[in-house]
Amino acid sequence: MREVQDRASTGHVVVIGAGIAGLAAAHRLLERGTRVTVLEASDRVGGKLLPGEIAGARVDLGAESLLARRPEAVALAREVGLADRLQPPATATASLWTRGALRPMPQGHVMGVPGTAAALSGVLSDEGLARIERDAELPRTEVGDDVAVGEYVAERLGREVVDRLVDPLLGGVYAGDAYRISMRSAVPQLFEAARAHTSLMEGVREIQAKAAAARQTGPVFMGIQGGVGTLPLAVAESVRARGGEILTGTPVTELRRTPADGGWRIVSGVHVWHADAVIVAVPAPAAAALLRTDSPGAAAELGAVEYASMALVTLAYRRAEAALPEGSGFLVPPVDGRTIKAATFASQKWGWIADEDPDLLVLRTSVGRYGETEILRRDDAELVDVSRHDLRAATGLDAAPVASLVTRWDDGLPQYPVGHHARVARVRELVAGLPGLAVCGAPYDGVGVPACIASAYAAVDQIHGDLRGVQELTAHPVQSLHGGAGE
Ligand SMILES: CC1=C(CCC(=O)O)c2cc3nc(cc4[nH]c(cc5[nH]c(cc1n2)c(C)c5CCC(=O)O)c(CCC(=O)O)c4C)C(CCC(=O)O)=C3C
Repeated sequence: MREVQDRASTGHVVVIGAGIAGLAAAHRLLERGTRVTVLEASDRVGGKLLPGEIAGARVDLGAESLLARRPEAVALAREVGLADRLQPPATATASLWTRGALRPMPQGHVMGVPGTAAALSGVLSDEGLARIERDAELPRTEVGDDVAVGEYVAERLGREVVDRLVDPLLGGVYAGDAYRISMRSAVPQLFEAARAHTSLMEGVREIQAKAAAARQTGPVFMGIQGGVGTLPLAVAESVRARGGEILTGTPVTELRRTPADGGWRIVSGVHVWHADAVIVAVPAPAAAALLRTDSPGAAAELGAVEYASMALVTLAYRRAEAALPEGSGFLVPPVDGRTIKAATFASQKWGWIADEDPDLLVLRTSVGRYGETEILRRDDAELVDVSRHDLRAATGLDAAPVASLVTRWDDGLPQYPVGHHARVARVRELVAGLPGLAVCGAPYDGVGVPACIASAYAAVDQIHGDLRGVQELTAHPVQSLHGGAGE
């Protein structure tokens, strides 16, 4: 084996994984003057963020929007020079394709849970609407340590709210199933509301009042001209400009603690690195494989995290031949029995995509939910066909696309079932027992881009505490008060 890098006296951190979490961690470490090497198994940086092109126009082929209600993603974009390219969606209205028609997505909900029954007619049946009102009279529903979102909301407001509003939204966010997903991990503000209020709709109205008081009135989401997929590229460029090293095509095959010096040994094929600390920023199965030797307990917990797969079908049409309803797109409740779970009208949602080629209309559909594996076994041409079929039924769009592109995200989205927070706490506790090791990314504190970045910064803070400990120990060795063993 060849030692490709010597260990610096202090403060060399290896980050494993160059998705947005690993890159954000590297960026933050360099700001604090730490030497950084990022090792990425695949041949590119960016993970679930992937810029691409269809019919000559730039588009996102992965995540295409950043939540702007929390600061981390937008702030990172600004830090790496993308301030001028941040762009809010051109339209803030979306639809639900349910009960045979596209219907406006009701305003004022928290992950599909309404604050009032107003504006839900059409989306819900008359019985469904009547059932919602019982929320005000029903006795308290205990949530305990955690509860499935669907179970709790169905008990308070009836199954129709879950099936037609909550499930399609969670289907977008997690590609998951409302009756399995943890309310505590996936929608923490609803969990808090459920603890504080007997009536769920009262809790939702309080969340909305607080948001209004905090003047959270800017756009909920932000895009980036050229694609959200350009964010990791800009972060990587900034990491390199600050002297950080990023190596793609470098799968880590072994991660071991070196007890003699409290550091870490990282192996990729014939290459070996020695670092003071390691940040593991890869999906749960890969993290499990890396931690198997030094923390079999954490590896077992991470190995049990399940993933859902999905595919995105991007379609481009001549604008003169195609027209779409207004808005950014639509979500499809699973109970409606369609194949696609969402459609995003990309060139209506993002001004920058419309500007790429004004004669082009670009949209994308998504298929695949947790446990739904049959649909993803179909080949690309079939996924294009089912997408066109559903789009025609929903919107009347009948034209032939001039280009189509299928992007598969196998095991793309970690699932947060009931009890996920407890699993993450156990992983964190086990990892904390190994100084100089931290984990971050989508399996832990949220699957969205800002949540991934926040988990990266938390990992950096943890590592920094550990590194300071090592430096202080080296500078001021602890004097034994009892004399040594050889006395
Ligand atoms: C990861 C993630 C988050 C978490 C972000 C974070 O926590 O950081 C999130 C949040 C949300 N998504 C929301 C709404 C929608 N999501 C859609 C579609 C999709 N979301 C997806 C993922 C996510 N979604 C995916 C994989 C799709 C499939 C289509 C595609 O990938 O192209 C669509 C249909 C298409 C369109 O109209 O654009 C709508 C209307 C609202 C509610 C907004 C409100 O309050 O109004 C919220 C909070």
